Amino acid sequence: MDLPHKGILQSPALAQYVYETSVYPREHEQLKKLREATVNKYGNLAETAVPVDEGRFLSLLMKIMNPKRTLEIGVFTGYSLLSTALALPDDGLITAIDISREHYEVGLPCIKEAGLAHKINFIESPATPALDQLILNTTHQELFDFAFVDADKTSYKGYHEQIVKLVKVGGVIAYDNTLWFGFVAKEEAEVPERFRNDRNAILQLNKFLASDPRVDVAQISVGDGITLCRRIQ
Ligand SMILES: C[S@@+](CC[C@H](N)C(=O)[O-])C[C@H]1O[C@@H](n2cnc3c(N)ncnc32)[C@H](O)[C@@H]1O
Ligand SMILES: O=c1cc(-c2ccc(O)cc2)oc2c(O)c(O)ccc12
Repeated sequence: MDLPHKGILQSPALAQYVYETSVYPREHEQLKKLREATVNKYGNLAETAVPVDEGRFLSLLMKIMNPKRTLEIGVFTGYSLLSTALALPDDGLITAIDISREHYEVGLPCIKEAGLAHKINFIESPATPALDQLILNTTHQELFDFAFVDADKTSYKGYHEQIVKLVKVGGVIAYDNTLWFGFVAKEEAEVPERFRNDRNAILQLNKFLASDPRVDVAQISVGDGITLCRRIQ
């Protein structure tokens, strides 16, 4: 897969500068191994994982929030999952949903090697029915502190309606790729055909979130853009 440069930093050289200055020196050994295993197995598809600076951001956000129960939609080989697992308290639990377990198993040895498999409940399922089950089975006390969404972009708006019911008031939902390679700010004619559907879905999501009274929002300019939503009602 040949993808445009992901990230809103001015140039690949600037991204490299950030990675080399403040990310690689602090990247956990097993995160590095997972990243390398992903490239070895999947080549360019590895670029669909969160970039390393975004992994670091998620990790630090977890340390700031100190959440006990989190949700991840869209695991792939687990770079974002391990980034959050590393920062959760030892009794924290991540419910991680992906339509396929195959990719997750590529990163699983690194998660086990880091001693963090006990923090993860992996559910192999399309997200919509899995979230419906969680809505049915989650008590008020068990509501989630944090959710990270990095799956099929056209479903994000539907996931939002479900996740708002699963995250406690004061909890945070993070949507990945909300700047979609910068295509959100381009005319449709300038956007390669294969990115248009997802671009339109992200445009609708961004507009919707900006006026959703249930959440407070901030657009974070890291990676491909993260929208942070804090549930307020
Ligand atoms: C961009 S990748 C996730 C990258 C991951 N966060 C990381 O850091 O490596 C998207 C993932 O979403 C999963 N996915 C796609 N459609 C899905 C669906 N309907 N339900 C659940 N997972 C889905 C894919 O299998 C894929 O692993
Ligand atoms: O190029 C992509 C594609 C996806 C993607 C496509 C289809 C799905 O069902 C899920 C995800 O996700 C991406 C992504 O998250 C990213 O950061 C860069 C590129 C892509």
